This record gives sequence, C-alpha cells and structure tokens, in this order.
Amino acid sequence: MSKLTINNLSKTYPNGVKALNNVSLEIGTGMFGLLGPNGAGKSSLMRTIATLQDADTGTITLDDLDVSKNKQEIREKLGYLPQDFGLYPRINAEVMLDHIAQMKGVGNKSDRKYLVESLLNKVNLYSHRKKGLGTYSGGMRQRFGIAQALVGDPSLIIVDEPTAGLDPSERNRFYNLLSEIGENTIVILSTHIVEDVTTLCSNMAIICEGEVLMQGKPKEGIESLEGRIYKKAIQKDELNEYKSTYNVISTKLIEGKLSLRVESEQNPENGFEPAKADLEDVYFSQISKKVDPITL
Ligand SMILES: Nc1ncnc2c1ncn2[C@@H]1O[C@H](COP(=O)(O)OP(=O)(O)OP(=O)(O)O)[C@@H](O)[C@H]1O
Repeated sequence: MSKLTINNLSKTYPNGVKALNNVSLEIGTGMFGLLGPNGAGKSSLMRTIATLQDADTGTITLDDLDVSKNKQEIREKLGYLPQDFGLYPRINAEVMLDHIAQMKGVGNKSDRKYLVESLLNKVNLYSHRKKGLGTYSGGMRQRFGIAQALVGDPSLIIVDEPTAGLDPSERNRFYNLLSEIGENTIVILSTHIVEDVTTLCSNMAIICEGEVLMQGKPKEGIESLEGRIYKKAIQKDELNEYKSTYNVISTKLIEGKLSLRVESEQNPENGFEPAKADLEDVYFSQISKKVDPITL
C-alpha cells in the first residue's frame, strides 16, 4: 500500500500570487478527489507532485521517497495526465504509445507490442489505433491520455481536470475507466466538477486560494451538513436581500426562478424547506469561507 504525504507545502509565483499556502494532505491508494474552483491551486499542487516545479517550502514524500530530491525515481513511478495534454496530430495512437513505452524503458519489442495492444483495449481505442491523434474527439483524447499515463505500471497517477469539455456519455465512459484503475494505485483526480468526486472518490480534499479547507470522506462531509441545509425558490431580484439575511451557500436557476440553498442551524422558516445535504453543499459551504460562490 503506497502513501503520498504532503507536509506544509507553500508556493508563491514570481508575480506575487500565493498559489499554495501551507498545504498538508495524506493520500493512500484509491481515488482521491482534489476539488476546488478555478485558480484554487490544484494544478500548482499537481505539477509539484509530478516533479515539474518546486515548492518554496514543505515536503512531499511517496512512501519513503522525498519527491523533490528523487525526481527521476518518482517519474518512473508516476503516470500523469496534465490539463493541457499536447498530442502530435499526425501520429497514430499505436505508434505514439509504442514510443512512450520505449522512453519509459520497455526495451523489448514484443513486450511493447503486447503492452500497447492491452492498453489500447483497456481504453477502448483499439479500433482507432491507426488514426492520427489529431482526428480524435475530446473523449478519445482523454482516454488516450489515460493509456499513456498507465505505461510503466505507475504507483501514483495524477489526472488534472480530465472531464472538462466531455459530453455526458464520454464522461461516463471516462468515469468507468478511472474507477477500474483506482484499485491498487494512488489516483489523484484534480477537478472543479463536484460530480467527478461524487462518482469516483472515496477520499477528498477541498482547496481554495491555496489552502486546504476540508479533507476526509465525501460521506462524512455530507453527514456534517445533515439537517443544516434549507432551500427556497425566489425571484432573481430578491437575491441580495436574502444574501444579507441568510447564509446563502448556492443558487441554481430552475425555469427562470432562483432556487436558493442556505446553511443554518435552525429552520429559517419564511418559506424555506429542509433539503437533503449533498456533496455540492459541502463544496459551497467550504468555499464560501473564502470567496463569494454566488455570482449571477
Ligand atoms: N506560472 C505561473 N505564474 C504566475 N501565476 C501562476 C502560474 N501558474 C498559476 N498561477 C496562478 O496561481 C493561482 C493558482 O493557479 P492553478 O493553475 O494552480 O489553479 P487551479 O486550481 O489549477 O485553477 P484552474 O482550475 O483554473 O486550472 C492562480 O491565481 C493562477 O493565476
């Protein structure tokens, strides 16, 4: 059982942006969701774990290995699907994977052939193996991204915002693929999409403005809000009034009316109804400590 330990990690970019502020996390095998809004610091953290940049202070260890001092060894154990995943458009999937396998040290040609075939089957791209990567749809590109991340049997896999832009059926397909690989490996899924974490992750953290606001099991987060969430449909122009009176954590437009969700120890009355807490409530409740999550 591998374990990734992040201790008091901080990073300020030369332009003065503090992207990571004393981040500490413990991540074991299985699917771990790192959830946060745009600009929260997720990619900065992923890039640091992936040895692509250094933090100013703090440490990351994978089992007993200090990541910043053993970059080459970490890279050999790492599969990474970055947010901006560049592809050579004219090269086909089979040739590209063969090349990546060669770079990762699979020297024997028949071993590589077997590996490439099994990876293409795993991500359901075998029938498209001869097509140029530039012709792939968004979902196919992401599935190819997973295939390349799996070369070398990594003990740590990082996927950075992988489902953004995928249509619902491709997203489901991608979820199925990720859930299969999360069994014996540490998989960190960085995302701003709450549904990704609800669907896949047994452990999670919420990060905002470079700080970890919550970490634990999604279920525990939801339980902590049970009996504290109330909802009400209002007119759009009433929002500011409600925001000044209640702890509004989220709003959704439904058929032109605004459905509000508030967090409150007692029933606020005034037409509010109790609602079943979900992971989106946990997310908005946490990030509302740092930013105003309600923008119309
Ligand atoms: N190389 C860089 N130089 C300067 N500032 C940066 C750099 N990379 C990121 N930032 C800033 O650091 C903060 C955190 O960015 P980061 O990309 O880590 O967040 P994120 O959670 O991945 O966001 P997103 O979901 O938008 O990708 C942001 O304010 C961003 O503008």
